[in-house]
Amino acid sequence: MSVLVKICGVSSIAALDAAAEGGAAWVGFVFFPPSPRYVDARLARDLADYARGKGLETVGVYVDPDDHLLKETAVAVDWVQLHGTESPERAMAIGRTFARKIIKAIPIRAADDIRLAKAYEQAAQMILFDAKPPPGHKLPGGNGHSFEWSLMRDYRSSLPWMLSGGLDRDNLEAAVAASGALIADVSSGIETAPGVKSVEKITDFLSSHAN
Ligand SMILES: O=C(O)c1ccccc1N[C@@H]1O[C@H](COP(=O)(O)O)[C@@H](O)[C@H]1O
Repeated sequence: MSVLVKICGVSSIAALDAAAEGGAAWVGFVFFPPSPRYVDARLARDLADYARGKGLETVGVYVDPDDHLLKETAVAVDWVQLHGTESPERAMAIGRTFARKIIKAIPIRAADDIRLAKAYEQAAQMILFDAKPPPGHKLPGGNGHSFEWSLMRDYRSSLPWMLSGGLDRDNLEAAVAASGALIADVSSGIETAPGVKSVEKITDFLSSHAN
């Protein structure tokens, strides 16, 4: 089975070209300063304009953002991905205030963690299930950690959902088969070093099991 793909943590035109040519549906820009994938508002606007011209939808990745950051950056993207501890009320307020579609990231370690997604059914338009980082880790995502994919096997929701966390070209097929995911999100698995996207790895990922 093939999947739709979001290529996340993009900061170069070369990576956007590889994503578009390989058939990705979304590209993501990280607006979290501690991340090696951080892009500022001006670069994000330029990259997002280019991405739209290539037919890609754009996603801004945030961790508990304030309204100032959102005002500066959300204008550049079609979707706001919330990767922090945003409540359903806060997620809904962001969607309404900035007129953007919301992806809420839900961190998963065990089966019980999946239940939190239900609380966001009115506030978000898509759910992203990512591996819960180890305690004390400085990034809530983009760590290349996977969770037990089969936990998603019986998950049903009115919202579309993405599988994320530690995906790469070698495990995408197994992850999709075990989880039943229709959408996959990848960041560190298509890099040569933290924050350095590889055109070759993006192309390989997209040709391995996507589209
Ligand atoms: O990529 C980052 O640096 C990042 C920072 C803060 C929040 C989320 C971040 N990335 C997201 O993490 C997942 C999984 O990434 P990976 O494939 O395991 O590296 C993905 O949704 C990214 O959008």
